[in-house]
Amino acid sequence: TQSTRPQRILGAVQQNATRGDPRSVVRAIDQYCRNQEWAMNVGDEKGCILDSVVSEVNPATVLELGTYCGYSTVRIASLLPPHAKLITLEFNPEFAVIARQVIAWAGLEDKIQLVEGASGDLIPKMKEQFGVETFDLVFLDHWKDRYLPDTKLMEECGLLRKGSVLLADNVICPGTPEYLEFVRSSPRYESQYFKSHLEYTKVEDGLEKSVFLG
Ligand SMILES: Cn1ncc2cc([C@H](O)c3cccc(CNC(=O)c4cc(-c5ccc(F)cc5)cc(O)c4O)c3)ccc21
Ligand SMILES: [Mg+2]
Repeated sequence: TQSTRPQRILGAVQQNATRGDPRSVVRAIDQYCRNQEWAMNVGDEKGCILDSVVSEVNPATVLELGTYCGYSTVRIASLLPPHAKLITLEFNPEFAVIARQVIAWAGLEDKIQLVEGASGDLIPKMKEQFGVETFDLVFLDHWKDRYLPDTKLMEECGLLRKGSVLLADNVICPGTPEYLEFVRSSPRYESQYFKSHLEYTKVEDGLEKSVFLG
């Protein structure tokens, strides 16, 4: 039977990456998606910007919206201090099955909690069910029309504190116009655009970093 793209990405990890070596997992996925078949990972160019923001924030708690195959999940978690935790939300069970195996191959199960479900349903349960106070860093990479409603929902649920950092992928391509307009015009956010390219292509894209001012 025909394999799926996420299954082929997992195969590339299992064939080319070293168990317990997160950076080799990241490298294996990038090489596969650049040379064999494109996939919607944040990729290496935007990934370097992601690395620098993670290192600067040095977060104890991270929320990722949209796991897909776990590329950015592993990339972020590999930079976290000991005892730091990353919660990643994935509604597509097929993606979740693959991402769990990619995370396991990287040896990062202890830092990462993958929760299956939709962000709109899970965000209100973060405090009671997952013992979260607030998030130091949120990486938005799920459906682009959910970035704004979920940001407002995180505010309403008291999950953001003064200084919490939101980092949003794809603000140019595919684009998140309503979200960009909101974070750039709201007095409660200080935003900065990091110009880059759509993963594995020359098409313009970028990341928007927005600090919640409380
Ligand atoms: C509610 N909820 N809660 C959790 C949750 C999780 C998911 C899934 O992880 C999921 C599934 C499908 C699509 C996405 C969003 N990603 C994209 O659509 C994307 C597209 C492109 C691109 C760019 C140019 C093209 F030509 C084609 C695709 C480049 C990119 O980097 C992307 O991130 C995310 C969905 C909703 C969820
Ligand atoms: Mg993306």
